[in-house]
Amino acid sequence: MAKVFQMADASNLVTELRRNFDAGVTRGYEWRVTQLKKLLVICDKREPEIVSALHDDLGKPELESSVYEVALVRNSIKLARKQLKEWMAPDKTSLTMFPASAKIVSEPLGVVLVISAWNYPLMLSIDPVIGAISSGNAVVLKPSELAPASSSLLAKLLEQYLDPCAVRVVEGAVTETTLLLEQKWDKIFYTGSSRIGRIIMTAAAKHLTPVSLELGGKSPVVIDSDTNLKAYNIGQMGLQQWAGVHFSRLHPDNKEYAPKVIDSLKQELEAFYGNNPMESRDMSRIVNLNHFDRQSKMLEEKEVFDKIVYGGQKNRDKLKISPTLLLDVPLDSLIMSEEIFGPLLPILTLNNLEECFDVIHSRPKPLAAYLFTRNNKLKKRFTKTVSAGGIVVNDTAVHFTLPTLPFGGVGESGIGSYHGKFSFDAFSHNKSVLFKSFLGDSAIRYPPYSRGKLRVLKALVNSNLVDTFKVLLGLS
Ligand SMILES: NC(=O)c1ccc[n+]([C@@H]2O[C@H](COP(=O)([O-])OP(=O)(O)OC[C@H]3O[C@@H](n4cnc5c(N)ncnc54)[C@H](O)[C@@H]3O)[C@@H](O)[C@H]2O)c1
Repeated sequence: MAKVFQMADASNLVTELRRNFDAGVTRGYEWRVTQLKKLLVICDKREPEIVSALHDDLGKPELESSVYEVALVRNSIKLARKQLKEWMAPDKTSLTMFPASAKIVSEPLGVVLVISAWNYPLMLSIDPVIGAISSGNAVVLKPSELAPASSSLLAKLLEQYLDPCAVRVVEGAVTETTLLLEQKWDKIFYTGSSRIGRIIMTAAAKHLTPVSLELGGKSPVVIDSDTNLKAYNIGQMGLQQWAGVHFSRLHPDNKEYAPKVIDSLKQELEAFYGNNPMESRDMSRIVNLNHFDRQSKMLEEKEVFDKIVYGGQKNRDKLKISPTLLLDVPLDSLIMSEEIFGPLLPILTLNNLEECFDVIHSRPKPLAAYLFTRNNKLKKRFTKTVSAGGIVVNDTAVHFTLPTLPFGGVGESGIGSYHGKFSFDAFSHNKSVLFKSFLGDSAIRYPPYSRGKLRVLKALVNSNLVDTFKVLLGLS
């Protein structure tokens, strides 16, 4: 029987990692690169096991696991390896302050905790770990217990390949996470729901620990009637991901447009999963009974059930819900007020853009907002008016794959961001360092103060910083 993880285990773990961090184990370039290389070996050599674990947990098709989990993680590791020297190099801001010089040094925060979610169990765990290692931290990963096969595989692989002095995995659920949260960390990086995000932030506040919170919520999609529906169909990543709330903006004179959007979505879903999506091997299942029942409840709600225009089949034993489209459900229904995180797509018919903005603004700021249109003015207005973690026009979710873009939420959808260099920054402190020689100093900045000193200093401060420094350093 596995040993029960207790308070002493959590405390000893952090003490041990802190000792190793303080001894400098993780700070050097070589250690960081070695760990990154080992992560790459995991991706290259153990992909079949990863794909199999993701299938056990979520019924995830091989293509989705190989591309959206393993390949994306592999790219993140490669980028970090390639850029690491550059990221680590101090930013030498100014030599003009001779005989003082200054630079910004990126220093690791220390011992950090990464808590991840179940829907992309590999990527949401390893991507932040790449950032933590690249910045030279010791790290503990707590994967989601709702994806148990992936969690135990991550524990096994990280133990086998990475340096146990500084990289550890703790498996478990609320009890284990709560024990971990009692400890003093130098950063907590959390991916999950906004509800638990509040618990994480409260625990972090006790030690004044900084947090990154990658949270959820409802992400709106606005479909303008001036849209190439064919192109819209190509961008159905949103449907495949089963997340979000979708609004359509319909031209007032074109009431025909809603059925067109729905027909086009139906066609595309049938092309994806055939006539019997419940039997399709390309469709993941719902993660567990709780989530199945939660989504069933949304569908069965009064005034929602009869709004189903496509799909709606369910199989509780197999944890499958078929892709389901709903038209014009009430705004105060469960499906429109809670995060869905499943294959249900409510579509609202709205009369104009103002109404779209009103609905979006009446809700917490989303992780992402999407717009489908050919209209350039509308694109500009949307990107300017809508506050969201990220915006994609004429596609969904692809901003996640671009390491040059920070990925994260705003308001209730999250705090902080990551990916590429932003992951390195998320786990680093920008330390200002100023070196001064003993050459020269000016009595003007010291007491006893006088009107003369005040006049000169004011003039200098109002003029230019470099001259001010020169005077203060006794150089002019
Ligand atoms: N912003 C993003 O990048 C992103 C990505 C994926 C998922 N999400 C969000 O994550 C959520 C789905 O994932 P989930 O169901 O795993 O989220 P969750 O919040 O239930 O769980 C996430 C993690 O928190 C831990 N946890 C759960 N209850 C806890 C408690 N009481 N105290 C301490 N820790 C606790 C879990 O063990 C798990 O590791 C959705 O809201 C989704 O939008 C966000």
